Amino acid sequence: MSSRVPLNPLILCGPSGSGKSTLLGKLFKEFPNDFGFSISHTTRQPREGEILGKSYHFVNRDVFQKLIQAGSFIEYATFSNNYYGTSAKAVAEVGLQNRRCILDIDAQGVKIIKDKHQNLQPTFVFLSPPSIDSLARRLVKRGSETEESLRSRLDAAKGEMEYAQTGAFDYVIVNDDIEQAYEKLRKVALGEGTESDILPDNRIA
Ligand SMILES: Nc1ncnc2c1ncn2[C@@H]1O[C@H](COP(=O)(O)OP(=O)(O)OP(=O)(O)O)[C@@H](O)[C@H]1O
Repeated sequence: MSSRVPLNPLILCGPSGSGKSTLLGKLFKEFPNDFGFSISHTTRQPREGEILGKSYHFVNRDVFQKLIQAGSFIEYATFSNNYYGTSAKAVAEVGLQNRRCILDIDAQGVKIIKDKHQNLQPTFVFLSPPSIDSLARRLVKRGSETEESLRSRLDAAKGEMEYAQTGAFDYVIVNDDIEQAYEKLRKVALGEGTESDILPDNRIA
């Protein structure tokens, strides 16, 4: 399989709760040797089940700021009072294994990469929830949010969906039916391409 998979980075962006982790989990399970996750740094607290140095490099604000000053990140963003960033090293480590690097980043990071790192020639994919309402339901069901963090995630989601409306992404995938969304992501990841979905309205019904 490896020879068929393109090696330019695949950037997956989408609101928190849109299903990025769920879909990437399926992709990595089906193709354990062809893709590599760029492991981000974050200052947020680990959630239950997350593995240190595998889900994220969990660091404190002081360490994160030192890494920023050292120019270690190709992009970083703040979200819900926490930093998230992708180090150049994390991307390079995946390439060294001859795997397609997948970056799970937010719209702020996408903008930075578009501005400063077009040399990476990434493929940009936006994963959208079917609606803001369904996103809220999924986040509540996931049980990971307080009322405040839920509100800030929904606000951020509206902004990200607006950004996606500008045509910044090569592909838009709406995660309504999980299997259909996966089929599309799988095709894009393998370099086969797919038809983009139409972005839903980003207003709360
Ligand atoms: N198509 C779908 N239908 C119903 N539920 C879904 C679907 N896709 C994902 N979910 C559920 O929605 C929740 C959010 O998904 P997930 O955690 O993968 O989102 P995420 O984009 O990775 O979020 P974050 O950026 O916060 O890590 C999970 O509980 C997941 O099981």
